[in-house]
Amino acid sequence: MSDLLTVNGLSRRFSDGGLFRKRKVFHAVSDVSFTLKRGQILGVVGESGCGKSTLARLVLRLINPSAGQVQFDGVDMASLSRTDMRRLRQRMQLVFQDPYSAIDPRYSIRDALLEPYRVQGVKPKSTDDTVSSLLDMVGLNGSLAASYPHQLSGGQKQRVGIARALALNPSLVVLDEPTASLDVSVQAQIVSLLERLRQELGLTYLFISHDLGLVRYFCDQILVMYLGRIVEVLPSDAAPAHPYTRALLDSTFEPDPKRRRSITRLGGEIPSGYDLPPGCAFANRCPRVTDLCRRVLPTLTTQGSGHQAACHHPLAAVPEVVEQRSVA
Ligand SMILES: Nc1ncnc2c1ncn2[C@@H]1O[C@H](COP(=O)(O)OP(=O)(O)OP(=O)(O)O)[C@@H](O)[C@H]1O
Repeated sequence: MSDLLTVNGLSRRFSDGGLFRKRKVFHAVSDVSFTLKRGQILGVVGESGCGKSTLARLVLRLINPSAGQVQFDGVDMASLSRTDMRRLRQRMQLVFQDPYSAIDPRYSIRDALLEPYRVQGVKPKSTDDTVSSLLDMVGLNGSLAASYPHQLSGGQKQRVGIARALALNPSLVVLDEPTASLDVSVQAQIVSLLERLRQELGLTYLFISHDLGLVRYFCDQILVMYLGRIVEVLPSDAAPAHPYTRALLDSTFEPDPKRRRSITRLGGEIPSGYDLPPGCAFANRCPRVTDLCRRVLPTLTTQGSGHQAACHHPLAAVPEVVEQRSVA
């Protein structure tokens, strides 16, 4: 499988303050590198505020990086003119978390599905056929074309959001928490729809989620982020080597709330992105912390095949059984 997306040393800082207040710099994404192979699903997981959405926006070039490169299909996106970038956007699409705000309430479903063509200046052969085949592709009845968003359920709206993202035949789809606002039963239907579409259309996904359990089930490879940095890269069936990933996993899978070792029970304050410590950012919450962790920033080191962790004291590998994904 060839590489579709290569991200190298990507960073994004946001500045605060200015004229009358001292300028402060917030490190939202720091030195992120990864490769996504064609046809694969790469999960990006971490707690709220760890930089997942900023990473998605950087990959799609919706915002510019402070440092680093993104190569899409061998092309450095920074080298593209505005026109070439617009053309490339057809090949990389975003599905939002909130299907309610992703579709303009004044548009009929038909108009919402035709919007990507209008924006890109592309004229489909037959608009009626295009709309009905897009609805069919995501398992919706063609009669919904005349409906308006408020007449659809959350799951139906997310299906429209997915159909719209696929309208221009992209290669890469960035899914930013696409099931987070849906009921659990609807979540499962959307995940199995995404899996079917990936297989049928040969899509590549960057799947962003705060839910490590879902990511382990759905993705091939996982990036775990903490305060803007990658702390672990692991195949979805591998046991975590980083204590943070372990804590995320424990908080996800324990069904009994009394026994759940919640991530919040780790204690310790999460450092601010304005003032990151010199060593490991997880140090003051980590059960394995030593003085070395507080002083020296750990770099990603190999733990096994396709597995790296940025930890001075990684956990020993214990084989785990993960339920394999299947298409319903
Ligand atoms: N334009 C901006 N200006 C200043 N800070 C920003 C900006 N955009 C994002 N941030 C900050 O960067 C950090 C990372 O935000 P981001 O939305 O990428 O996190 P996230 O992991 O996607 O969180 P969530 O799961 O809550 O969406 C947050 O602390 C956020 O406040």
